[in-house]
Amino acid sequence: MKKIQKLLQNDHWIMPFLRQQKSGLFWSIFLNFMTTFAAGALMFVSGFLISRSAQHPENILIIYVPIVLTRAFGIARPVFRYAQRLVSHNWVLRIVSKTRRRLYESVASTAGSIRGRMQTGDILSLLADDLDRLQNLYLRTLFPLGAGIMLYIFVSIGFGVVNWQFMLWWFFILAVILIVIPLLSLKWNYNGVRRQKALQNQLYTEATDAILGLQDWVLSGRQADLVSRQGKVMSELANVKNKSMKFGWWRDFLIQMLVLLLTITTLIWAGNQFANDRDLVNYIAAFTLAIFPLVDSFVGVNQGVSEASVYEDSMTRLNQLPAVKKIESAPIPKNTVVKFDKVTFAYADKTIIDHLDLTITSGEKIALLGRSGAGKTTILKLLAGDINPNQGEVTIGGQPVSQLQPKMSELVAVLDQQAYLFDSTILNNVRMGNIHASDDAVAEAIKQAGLQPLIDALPEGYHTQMREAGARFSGGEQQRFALARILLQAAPIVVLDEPTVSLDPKTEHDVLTQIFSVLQDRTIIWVTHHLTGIENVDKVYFLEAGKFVLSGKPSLLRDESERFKQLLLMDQY
Ligand SMILES: Nc1ncnc2c1ncn2[C@@H]1O[C@H](COP(=O)(O)OP(=O)(O)OP(=O)(O)O)[C@@H](O)[C@H]1O
Repeated sequence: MKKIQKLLQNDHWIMPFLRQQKSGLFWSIFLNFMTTFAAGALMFVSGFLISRSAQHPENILIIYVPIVLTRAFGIARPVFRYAQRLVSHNWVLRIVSKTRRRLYESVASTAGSIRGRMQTGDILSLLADDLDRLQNLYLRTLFPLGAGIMLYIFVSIGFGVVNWQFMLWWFFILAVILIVIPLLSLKWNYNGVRRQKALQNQLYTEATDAILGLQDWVLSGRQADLVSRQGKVMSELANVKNKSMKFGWWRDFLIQMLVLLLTITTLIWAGNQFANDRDLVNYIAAFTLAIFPLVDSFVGVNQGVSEASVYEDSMTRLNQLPAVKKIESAPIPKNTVVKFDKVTFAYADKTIIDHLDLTITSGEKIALLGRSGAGKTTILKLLAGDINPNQGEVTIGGQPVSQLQPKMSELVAVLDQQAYLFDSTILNNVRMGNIHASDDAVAEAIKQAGLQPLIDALPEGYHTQMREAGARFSGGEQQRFALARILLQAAPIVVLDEPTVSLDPKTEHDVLTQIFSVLQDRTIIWVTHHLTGIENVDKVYFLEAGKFVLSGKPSLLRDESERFKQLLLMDQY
């Protein structure tokens, strides 16, 4: 409980919105209270009316007031309920939309760093479940608890006016329903609910893994293993849920028994209290019937409280998310000179880039070489501003890349090993490079990427569906579609991250030639292990131990550098 209190104090997700929307909160709780009050009063007055009518009153006017009150409370209850629904839904939807937007902004703006700390399954769980759970903490647990306690005090005082001993009894039973059982169910259900959440997260992670690696499972003939792995987690999850449900049934059964006890004792008490008086006897049914709507409003609190450990987990995770980075966006620079100025970058204590200097002029084409793990991708991430140098600075046109981040897609386009193509038409897929491009502009980009013969051979031409992940086309064709996207994107700097690695030598050569010919007026930074097509670049940089140990024009290096000659020789095997 202390943990939850501490979490609520440190919650910077929902609390700030609650403070902003105080009046909605007040009206929501007040109308909740009034709905239950009207329901209780309706039963109370109806009980009295039925009893009094059974005494055959001599004149209708004698029961006129209870009749009017029954009508009034009968109308008031649905009216209050409707108003409460309107106010609370309006209030909840506002909070949901604001917090959800903030969550997406937080995940998007810090995607690079989040990916380092969380698995995809965790992120999915965060996006899919955590915010809903946090709303539930407030809506299903804390607010009903607040309204319930208000009602509890109100009713107890009401009884106290008639009989203080019976008030204590009511106080005791309701305290058991509203405080003792929720606390016990929190304690007993704590581990089960936590386990349920952990398994749900595991399921997300494993499902992500299974989908991303589906081809490898199938190729290795281990589909059955995949299904049984998922099946194990699912059946454990089902077991845990089952136990939790059974626990809930027993808990609700206990509460119903307590309500029964309360009803019987109220009946006996009211019988003793009022039976001897012809007028007061009518209150026996009134008090007894009024119990049901009141107790109904308390019962839901238990379910909410018993899930508090899930809320705790979701809340911790949400509050640990980095704050949304508000970046002052610098204007797009006129020139696009890329400069790494004595840049050092380390993952934990492992230095990857060490006081690196690099200048790439506008329109220059360079190749970054180096062994696997040398830090080539790290250089690209530093360029895109996804990670920040520990020392030194990366600039484009003199502006630090951290300030250019919101406009990065206007400056830098990326063609990597496997561009993602969506299950939509060719036109739609290529238009992703620039959603404002006309059909003619898209067709021109497709033509420049060397795809016209392919399109002409397709019965549906530009409107051919690509199927999931572009499965309709070969690897080389997919890369050409991605190239067409980049042509539309019109960013002055293009990063090529081994775009031809999975292609056969002939296709690799053709695609590279196409790329360098259509992107001749743009800056190209090409990360590669292969030296095929290396003559297309102006300068080669070889990265080792965080520094460039070799750099220069490929034609010169071919003559002068023994190391480069060795690399060329190795590449032929
Ligand atoms: N998020 C990370 N946390 C810790 N270490 C990392 C992280 N990302 C990369 N590294 C390490 O940094 C080093 C450089 O990685 P990088 O991906 O830049 O290499 P690379 O030259 O692009 O390799 P490859 O050619 O195999 O793609 C590697 O040793 C890698 O293990």
